[in-house]
Amino acid sequence: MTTVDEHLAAVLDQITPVREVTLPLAQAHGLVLTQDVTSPVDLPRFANSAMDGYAVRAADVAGASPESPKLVPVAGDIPAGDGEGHTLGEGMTWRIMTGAPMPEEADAIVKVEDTDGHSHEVLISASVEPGTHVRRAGEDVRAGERILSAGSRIGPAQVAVLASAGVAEVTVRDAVRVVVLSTGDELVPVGEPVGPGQIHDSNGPMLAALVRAAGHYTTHVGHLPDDEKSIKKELDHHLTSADLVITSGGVSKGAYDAVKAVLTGAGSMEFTEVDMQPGKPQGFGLLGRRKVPVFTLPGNPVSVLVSFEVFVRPALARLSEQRYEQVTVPAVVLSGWTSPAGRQQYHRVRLLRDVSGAYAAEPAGGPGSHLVAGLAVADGLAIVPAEESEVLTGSQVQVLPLRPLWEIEAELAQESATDQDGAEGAGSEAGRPRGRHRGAS
Ligand SMILES: Nc1nc2c(c(=O)[nH]1)N[C@H]1C(S)=C(S)[C@@H](COP(=O)(O)OP(=O)(O)OC[C@H]3O[C@@H](n4cnc5c(N)ncnc54)[C@H](O)[C@@H]3O)O[C@H]1N2
Ligand code: MOO
Repeated sequence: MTTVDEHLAAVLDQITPVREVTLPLAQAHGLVLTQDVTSPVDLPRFANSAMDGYAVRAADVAGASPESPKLVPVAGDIPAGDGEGHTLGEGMTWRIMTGAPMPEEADAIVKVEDTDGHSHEVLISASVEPGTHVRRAGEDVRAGERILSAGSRIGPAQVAVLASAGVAEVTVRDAVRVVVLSTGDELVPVGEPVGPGQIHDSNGPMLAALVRAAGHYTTHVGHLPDDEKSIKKELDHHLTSADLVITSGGVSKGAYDAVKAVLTGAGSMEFTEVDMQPGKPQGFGLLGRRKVPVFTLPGNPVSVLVSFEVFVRPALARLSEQRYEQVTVPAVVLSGWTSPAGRQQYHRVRLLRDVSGAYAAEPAGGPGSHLVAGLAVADGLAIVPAEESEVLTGSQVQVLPLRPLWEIEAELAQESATDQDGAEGAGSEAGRPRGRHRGAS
């Protein structure tokens, strides 16, 4: 048997990042830069006003105050986008808007609140230091300066700096093109009627959603029959264009586990029993001329989700050169459970709050790998080390969140508020955890 860490290391060892591409900025969101980017221009590009107000020479309004305001003639208006290139005459002012270019010779802005706002002759009732409310050219970035380093992931703020600098194209690690294939003759696509003994394919849509949520895209979500010749043909076809293939089902010990039969001995494929629960039967290898990484995940839906979180997500990160580190949160166990000896368990849990405000965890549904309803209400996977066979009530576990923490937090806050409202009228139960108690009463 192989440990989870050993299997993950063996997978990641074989993965190299996908191709570099140059893309329009609008298509690069979420991808990782493969080259440093320098700004071709100063940012701000030109000195401009930080306030709606009046551009002045600070010396001209020295001593101005509400008690002794200065009356200054206004040369005109400078709106944002004005490209005329104005100059400020001595003893004059220009009415100016936020973002508009500073007129030559002006060195400060008096904001409109410190004036009577007049458009021809303005009463200025405050003095200003040179530089007040002026955004200097290049104060943010100098032309030629690096604005982003290779390896940075392009999020919204990175899009903003690139767009500001006029960088219309960037060279990045391309998005990963994923093919998802469900196997098994019992499967019918959702939307089509199921016959006796048949079930709807849920792994395919779930894997497609997982891939999309991780920032990549599926180029094909389909089905492989339990027939070796068809599997081979279909796989060969996808290996010509996919960057990653994920199959589910057909890798255990069944007489019809055809995926395993076809792929045993192909490329660098290895079928392994990993010391984990669920997710024990795993296959991985590089296939075809393009050495495409292929995951063959076990068919049970919960096993698929756990395998994705533990092996596929880190592999997708490596393919796209994104940084990834598994992050868990500690939680106190509200009601304990058992764990199979010698296997690292990933137990579906809901997160609640205990009385001290820390996270608490309670099992979400039973342990069977086919139980999708419990999976759908789970907030995370409690990771129980292989050497532990029992998780005691009151002990601490590490939980891998399955949803963003901010979403879980928002739900807990909302439920806690609802509880407090209810508690005022009905009287609160002593010792009950605060926040969420789904299914507890
Ligand atoms: N004799 C043994 N039997 C099994 C063992 C074992 O060690 N010895 N391991 C069990 C474990 S653990 C798992 S996990 C499964 C893995 O089996 P396969 O990968 O071969 O998957 P299948 O047999 O094709 O399917 C398992 C289960 O999942 C359902 N399934 C499959 N694909 C989908 C799908 N796309 N959508 C929804 N449900 C799906 C399928 O109908 C089966 O019920 O093997 C155990 N057996
Ligand atoms: O290992 Mo299987 O994946 O328990 O359900």
